[in-house]
Amino acid sequence: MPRLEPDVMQDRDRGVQAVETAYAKVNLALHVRGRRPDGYHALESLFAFAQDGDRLEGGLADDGSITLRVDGPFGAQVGDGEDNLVLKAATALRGHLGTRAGAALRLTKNLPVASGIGGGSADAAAALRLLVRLWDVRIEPAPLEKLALEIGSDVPACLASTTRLVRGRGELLADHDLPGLAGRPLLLVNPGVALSTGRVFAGWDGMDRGALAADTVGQLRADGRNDLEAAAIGQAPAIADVLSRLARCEGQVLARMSGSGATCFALFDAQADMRAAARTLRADHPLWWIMETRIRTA
Ligand SMILES: C[C@@](CO)(OP(=O)(O)O)[C@H](O)COP(=O)(O)OP(=O)(O)OC[C@H]1O[C@@H](n2ccc(N)nc2=O)[C@H](O)[C@@H]1O
Ligand SMILES: Nc1ncnc2c1ncn2[C@@H]1O[C@H](COP(=O)(O)OP(=O)(O)O)[C@@H](O)[C@H]1O
Repeated sequence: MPRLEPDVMQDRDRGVQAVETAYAKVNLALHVRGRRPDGYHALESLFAFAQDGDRLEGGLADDGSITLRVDGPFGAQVGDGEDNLVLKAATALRGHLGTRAGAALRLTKNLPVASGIGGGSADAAAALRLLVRLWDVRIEPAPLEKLALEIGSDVPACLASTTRLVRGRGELLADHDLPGLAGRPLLLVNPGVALSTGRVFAGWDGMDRGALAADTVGQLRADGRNDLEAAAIGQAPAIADVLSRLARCEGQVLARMSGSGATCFALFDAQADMRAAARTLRADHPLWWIMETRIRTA
């Protein structure tokens, strides 16, 4: 019999049959190209993912119920009600499959809520991945992505959580190889402000500043933008402080806001530089949320 690692044995004791990481998302660039008749905005964005994020675990529930427990540093901010995107995803998937299967889920919320790194979207995508495994069902990628889009614009990209060029409202996904990106040290910094995605989009000035070209990190740095930065800073001026601190960090190769904010990120060549930057920022801003991670290698 194969030997089980201690934490796997503990998981089994607690009835945990499947575990997923809900990887934090970063928009390495986010160009807003226009406002669509349906009220959404047409985007061009390079999505990448951190190797860390929220944790979702689950086991089968024989009585057919779907339950959710939420804990972790940001658990209290999101709660375990039916508006939690994990439950929305579970209900939508069950409806699509026409199954009566149940699940007992536990979400450990490590990522700040409403913060531009897609925590809720990543949780929803993780729930879809986990339940497909747990319930041992087959669903083709296309209908799964369609279901994901009904939950939120970012959820389709979060399903695979690989580096993608994303267009439309979030549903047009193309694999994108950016040389030297995978495994790069990544620092995420949030000044402790939650921002509503809808309100930030509503503050966009309506100016199309042009297409996204992202063949190298250098090009992304020189020509890429986050077109929501000005609107987000208007609602949370502390973002400007985060950006100027990140821009001055020794060894950073790209510093920018992610999504609709307020989380900003910096990519580094060297892990030691990222560590040093995190240490200094933590000392100067003890209330900022700071996560040291890497770009996920998928
Ligand atoms: C801005 C982005 C960039 O990746 O990320 P976050 O800041 O949320 O992380 C996404 O487009 C957010 O996706 P998501 O968070 O799933 O948004 P949704 O729930 O679909 O939409 C929330 C609201 O944002 C606005 N919205 C969203 C997406 C889009 N392409 N155009 C929009 O105008 C709409 O007002 C919508 O009602
Ligand atoms: N599991 C969840 N995690 C985070 N937010 C959630 C979750 N479920 C529902 N939400 C709601 O979704 C909204 C967007 O959250 P989130 O995805 O973290 O934002 P963003 O994509 O900007 O980082 C928040 O207002 C939050 O209340």
